[in-house]
Amino acid sequence: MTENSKERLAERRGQETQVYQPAEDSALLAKAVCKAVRQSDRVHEIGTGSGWVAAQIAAETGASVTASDINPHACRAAADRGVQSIRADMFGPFVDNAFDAVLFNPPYLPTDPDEEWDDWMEHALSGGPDGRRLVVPFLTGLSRVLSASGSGYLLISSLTGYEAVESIAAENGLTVESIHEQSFPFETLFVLKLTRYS
Ligand SMILES: C[S@@+](CC[C@H](N)C(=O)[O-])C[C@H]1O[C@@H](n2cnc3c(N)ncnc32)[C@H](O)[C@@H]1O
Repeated sequence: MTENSKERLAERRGQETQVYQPAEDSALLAKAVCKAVRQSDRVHEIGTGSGWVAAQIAAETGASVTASDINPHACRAAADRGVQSIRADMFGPFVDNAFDAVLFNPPYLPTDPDEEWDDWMEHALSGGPDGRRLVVPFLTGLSRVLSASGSGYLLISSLTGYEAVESIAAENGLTVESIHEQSFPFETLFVLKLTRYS
């Protein structure tokens, strides 16, 4: 991990130990998905954290938005915001073709095993050594839970490896289109739209 990545990790972590609070990545994802979603869509956010993104999308689009997270404190925080939430590991409990849109702002910071912390913020921030610890299961499981015309929305960083993500998506029958991006001093953030090959 570079010095910049370490600084970024510490800055993101702040004093918070339980629930990831909305940051620039959350805002970018919310903005992009609000433009893409229709009122009639069944929308689900994986890894909802505070529930802020899900609540924004519900308020701005009028769509039905549900959420899940592996962290029970996050599920409580999202529920307190009025977002219907369940505790789940990725797509585990969801039936096939359940959603028209699925979004995820995954833990993506590349992190050496000896830099990780054993708490809920580690689940929120650490993407493992290559940053793709949760990106891979998202890309692998997405098609099953999407409706025929559905789309996935995945936030990634230049630190996550854009080309590697594209190639894992292609292996799973998904096309990738970057629908929003923003550059920061240490990274560029992208919101990817993922759709099945027709
Ligand atoms: C970077 S935070 C994003 C939080 C929120 N969506 C946002 O944008 O502000 C990543 C979230 O993914 C959750 N997460 C990590 N591993 C997960 C898993 N296996 N299944 C579901 N959620 C997971 C974390 O608990 C955390 O809340």
